Amino acid sequence: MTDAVLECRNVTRRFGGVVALKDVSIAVARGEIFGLVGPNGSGKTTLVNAITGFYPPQQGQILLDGQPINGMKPFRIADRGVARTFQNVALFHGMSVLDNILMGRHIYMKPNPLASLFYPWWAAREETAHRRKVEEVIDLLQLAPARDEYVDVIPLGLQKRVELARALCAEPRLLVLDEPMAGMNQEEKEYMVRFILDAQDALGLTVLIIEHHMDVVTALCDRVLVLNNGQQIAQGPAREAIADPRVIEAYIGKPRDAA
Ligand SMILES: Nc1ncnc2c1ncn2[C@@H]1O[C@H](COP(=O)(O)OP(=O)(O)OP(=O)(O)O)[C@@H](O)[C@H]1O
Repeated sequence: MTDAVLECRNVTRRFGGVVALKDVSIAVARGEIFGLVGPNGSGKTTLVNAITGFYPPQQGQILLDGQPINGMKPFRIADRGVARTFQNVALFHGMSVLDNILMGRHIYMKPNPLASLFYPWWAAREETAHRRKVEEVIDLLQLAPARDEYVDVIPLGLQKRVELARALCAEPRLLVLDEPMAGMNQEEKEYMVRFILDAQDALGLTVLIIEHHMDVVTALCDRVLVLNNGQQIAQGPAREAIADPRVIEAYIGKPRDAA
């Protein structure tokens, strides 16, 4: 693939005797929403953890915009432009929605005390630029009414939206969403799908998403990889891949032989 933001080539990751990923390869094109699908324990989070540096693969290569990133620490990979949300919401408790979203800008904040002392206008100009980006994302995800609320007291659907906003503020090359709809009701899921599509449209995002809800997968994803027991069992356009008989078998098992 010529314009791949992310490439995984034959990625293998073991935990002791468990082969969590075996020879998995994907290429995510710029501007694409790429889904990771598969039953529980199939290796989806392990692949995301390999890409984001939490559990580097023992074999294979991971490239971001053509540059190898395997073995790098998670913060280095974040600095290279990979932003992530987590399966279990990971917000900063005791802080407001606005302050949580502002944290997404930290990779751009390189404090220079001397410059701030002698050129205070420089620091003020930087602060304004960060605020402008944050306000753009707040508008996009319709978070203005909740901006001053503490994140601890807002509903789960809103917390997940704040986490998405924080990731968007990092202006990522690659946005990795780990089950962004987990625990949501139908209405919250529909809103979240809309917000992700709007953000992709407005910001030209490239997205890798782990998702269990098949209605969400077909509404959002251009292509998907389906994993089972750490191995690729299908890859391609979302509707085709999830209709593959091997995928149906992985989810609901083999039909019993007629007696
Ligand atoms: N840190 C770890 N230590 C040991 N085994 C692990 C670790 N992380 C994952 N595994 C194992 O690797 C396999 C794949 O797990 P993984 O969490 O990647 O699956 P998943 O598809 O994301 O599942 P789910 O949909 O339930 O989140 C499982 O057998 C799991 O027990």
